[in-house]
Amino acid sequence: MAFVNYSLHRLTFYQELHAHLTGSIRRQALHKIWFNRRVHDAMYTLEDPLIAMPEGAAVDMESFFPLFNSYVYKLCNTVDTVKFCTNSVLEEFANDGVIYFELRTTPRDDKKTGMTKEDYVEAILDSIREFEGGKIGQKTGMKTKLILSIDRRDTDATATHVLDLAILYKSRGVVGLDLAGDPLVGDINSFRPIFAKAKEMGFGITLHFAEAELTSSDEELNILLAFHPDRLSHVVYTSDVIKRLIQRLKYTLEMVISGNIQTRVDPRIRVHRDHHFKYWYPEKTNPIAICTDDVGIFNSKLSNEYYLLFKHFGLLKPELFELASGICDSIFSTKSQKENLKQQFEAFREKEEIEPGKVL
Ligand SMILES: CNc1ncnc2c1ncn2[C@@H]1O[C@H](COP(=O)(O)O)[C@@H](O)[C@H]1O
Repeated sequence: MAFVNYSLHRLTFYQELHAHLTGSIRRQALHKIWFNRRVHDAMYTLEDPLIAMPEGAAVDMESFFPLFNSYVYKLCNTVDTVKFCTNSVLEEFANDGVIYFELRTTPRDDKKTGMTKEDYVEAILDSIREFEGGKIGQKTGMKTKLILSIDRRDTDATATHVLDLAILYKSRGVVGLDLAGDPLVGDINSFRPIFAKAKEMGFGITLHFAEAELTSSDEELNILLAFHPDRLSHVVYTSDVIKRLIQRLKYTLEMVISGNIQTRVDPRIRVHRDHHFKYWYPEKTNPIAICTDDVGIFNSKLSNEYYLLFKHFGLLKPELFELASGICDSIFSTKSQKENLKQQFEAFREKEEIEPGKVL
């Protein structure tokens, strides 16, 4: 095994701002649910996730999105399974060194089991509360907030319901609204008033942005920018005009390195070094949040994503530190939470003797 000098790149802690709950569930956790069902029902026909979704199997933008509807949602479709999966995801991120976590998910119901969207969101919020009070939560101190996703294929009524749920559960830790889903699907035009209202209500706005070439014309991207986002994710297909706008408005960019490569989001990105991080990072115009997106599928933890920046882009610890600590003001949580995170990073900087402002 190659020698890896962790002291060159390993930070003690991280902030994860872009992780989809269902995409973050490990196959092993899904397998446990499947096994339990199989034990109680010999006629249970759904295939074992370890076989249906083998680790390392190629997944592209066409095969990625159907995975959820046609498979994972059928396994994770009761309050108990949602809680079990949420807990397993929280454990993994906390154990990886994440101290602040914004988890996102699309509210979902299941007619067969009777789970409502309210049940679903409550199950996740209950799991977060229980996790924070439990052993690993106490030991690691990880704080978790929830972002609700509107799927691009949603009807206006469904999307409005997502906002209603966000408002209903705001006091319990819902901090933002996201636009996600297959970038080739749906008409986003009509969502504008929903995001406008969310903004008015004090929610943070994050949008999947320029993830597919076909839906990344300047016209479409300008519609999305009119939603007044705070953060943009992926940001793959941007013209110079849009890029300059993004730089001027200083949106935080949620960048996904492994996921973009594995889904072959852009034929120009074949290996890590091709990733558009290389264009955005040196300009230092926008805060960049390094994110995992769907660790259950892409199998690359947040600490590993930082390691990849070290390995493929030559970023050393002070630069990685500047990236990780540079997004404290980009979180959707309170001012005091931001201050708390800044203090933790500052303490780390002192302990590690990283010179302030050395890299920027
Ligand atoms: C690869 N890049 C991506 N681009 C866009 N949307 C994505 C995504 N990865 C995941 N999702 C969105 O998250 C849902 C699964 O988690 P939740 O059920 O919401 O927890 C997917 O159905 C998709 O809508």
